Amino acid sequence: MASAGESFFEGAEKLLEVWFEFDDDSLESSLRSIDRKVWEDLLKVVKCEIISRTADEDMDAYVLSESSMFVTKDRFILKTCGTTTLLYAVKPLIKLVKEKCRLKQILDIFYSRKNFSRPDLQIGMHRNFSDEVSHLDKQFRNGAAYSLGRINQDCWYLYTLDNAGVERPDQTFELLMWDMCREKMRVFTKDVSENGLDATKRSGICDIIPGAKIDEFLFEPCGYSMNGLLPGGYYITIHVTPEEEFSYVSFESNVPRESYDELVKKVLEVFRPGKFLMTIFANKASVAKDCHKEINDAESLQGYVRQDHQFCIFKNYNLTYTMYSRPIL
Ligand SMILES: C[S@@+](CC[C@H](N)C(=O)[O-])C[C@H]1O[C@@H](n2cnc3c(N)ncnc32)[C@H](O)[C@@H]1O
Repeated sequence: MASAGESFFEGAEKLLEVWFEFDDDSLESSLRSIDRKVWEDLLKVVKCEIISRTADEDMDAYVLSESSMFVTKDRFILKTCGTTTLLYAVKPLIKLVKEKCRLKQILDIFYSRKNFSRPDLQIGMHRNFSDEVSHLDKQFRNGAAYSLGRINQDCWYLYTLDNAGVERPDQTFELLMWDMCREKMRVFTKDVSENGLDATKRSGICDIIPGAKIDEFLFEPCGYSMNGLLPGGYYITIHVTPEEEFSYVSFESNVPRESYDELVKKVLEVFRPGKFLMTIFANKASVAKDCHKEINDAESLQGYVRQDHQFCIFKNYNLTYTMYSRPIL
């Protein structure tokens, strides 16, 4: 376990999404043709390992000792928490895709994370976003780095490419939550739930997006991770760090929605955070392309008050970053 110190775990994840374009449609021109052993070796560089795997027509989804990995034909997502060293895997990842598949080009890259609670406990470049950016800049031309939110409080970092990017519909919705409700978090301990499936049912996670093929894991003595697959190449992933002193939960999905209102409501009901930040990326072809307007108008949401709100227009994607907290009464 890549825990960050005796009684502390950094729940906030590093999130990498890479889109590849291949020369042809042959079997080898798919990330899914890469053997599990090769992914396991790549994950050693990151300091985490595979706990379980599930798959459907479109995607392989792995629950990791520290979060999740999703592999489709041409998209690679790696989300890791604790003191994992995710960015050390970028160079080896590209090398192995060049070796194993007929790579034409990298279409787009997204690396993002919330500011860490204990950056001092991270390893190497991950202590500091500027160092992460320098590392990525050495590998990519056209890199663009941003910081959204309050740099002296809670913020969210993003590195992407100033490229034409992905043309088919694509959207990513994330809710990063902290200062969690103590009662809600108890479900994600072995004191209350027998196993992952039990925690999925008791918590209400199973009702957030019904119909998903769920693969979940309940850690000992506490902690929970799940991946859910939906037809059409859609995923949900949820990770819970329930310890009161550093509680944190993340929800991420690429399900397309014209409005994310209902989804936000359901996730907040299940977890009741004290604070959360929400990011929505949608490209021009996505049905979610106009959802930003609705969020723009939401000064309060389910009893939460907005603290920060920013809207970014990139070459191919629009992004909303917004942060809410429960008012202190
Ligand atoms: C399940 S992972 C999920 C982290 C995720 N990024 C989040 O959103 O919180 C972390 C939780 O599992 C617990 N845990 C227990 N054993 C673990 C292990 N071997 N590796 C990682 N986490 C473990 C940690 O203490 C923490 O509560």
